[in-house]
Amino acid sequence: MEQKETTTVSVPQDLAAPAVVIAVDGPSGSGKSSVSRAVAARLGLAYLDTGAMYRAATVWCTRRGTDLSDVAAVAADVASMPLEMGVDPEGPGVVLDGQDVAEEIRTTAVSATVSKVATNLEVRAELKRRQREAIDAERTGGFSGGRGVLAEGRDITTVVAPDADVRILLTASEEARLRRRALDVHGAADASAVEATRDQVLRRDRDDSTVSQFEVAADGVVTVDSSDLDLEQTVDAVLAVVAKVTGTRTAPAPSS
Ligand SMILES: Nc1ncnc2c1ncn2[C@@H]1O[C@H](COP(=O)(O)OP(=O)(O)OP(=O)(O)O)[C@@H](O)[C@H]1O
Ligand SMILES: Nc1ccn([C@H]2C[C@H](O)[C@@H](COP(=O)(O)O)O2)c(=O)n1
Repeated sequence: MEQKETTTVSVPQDLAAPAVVIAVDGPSGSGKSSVSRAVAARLGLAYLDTGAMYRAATVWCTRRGTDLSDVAAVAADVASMPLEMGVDPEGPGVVLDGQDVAEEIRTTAVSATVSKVATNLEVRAELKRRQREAIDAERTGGFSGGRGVLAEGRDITTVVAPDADVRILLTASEEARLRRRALDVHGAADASAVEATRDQVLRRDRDDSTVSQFEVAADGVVTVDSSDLDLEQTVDAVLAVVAKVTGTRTAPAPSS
């Protein structure tokens, strides 16, 4: 009797698994960007920095000479903003009208004015639409090849992706956040450097929290407090939450 040849194809668990979506929110200086980039890189996920989109919108409106308090004019500018967001966690580019603005969006001038744009409800609706589109692209392909995406900001766990597989609120004490930002901006964390950072951290959070809820975890959102952790410990704490919720779906990405 003729023997039939059979071939067994083994598919690695992490490739066979459905895409994972991780949402991270938190106040300024809590470590969202640094921690999220590291976590996304470790898991082979795309990384979406939604704060960078609000910052790019601020640069766009400012370049066009638009008064940032003119709600309708700002909304019209943002509706036609030619923005391409890179989602590689090792180097997420921000390209505005064909020009790399990754550095420009981090200037003190942008940090000082971005809340005017971020509290514009029409702008929020437009950027939410673009953010959902970017997340959906990663569910089936995109940069991650369908592994998934980590998106971070202020309203990702509650508004943009309330259906995310993992939802985390990353917090840190006011003191820790001021110290971190002072070190970033002034290279020191003495009293005067901390004082000079208050506007960028506390006033901005106060303004931003009028339109988003990122100070207290919503139902089903896990809080990770990084006040007494260093960066690597915080990355590990977030990875532990992700592993607990998703199990083998988020095995580390194969190293290249
Ligand atoms: N757990 C930590 N311990 C010490 N420093 C940290 C920790 N997490 C982040 N940092 C540092 O704090 C600074 C601010 O972090 P990061 O920019 O990631 O915060 P953020 O929450 O994204 O802030 P923002 O919303 O204002 O952009 C960075 O220099 C980062 O390296
Ligand atoms: N989902 C988001 C992301 C950001 N913002 C606002 C809050 C900040 O003032 C600004 C820049 O964010 P950062 O780069 O500092 O994280 O954008 C928001 O309202 N919603």
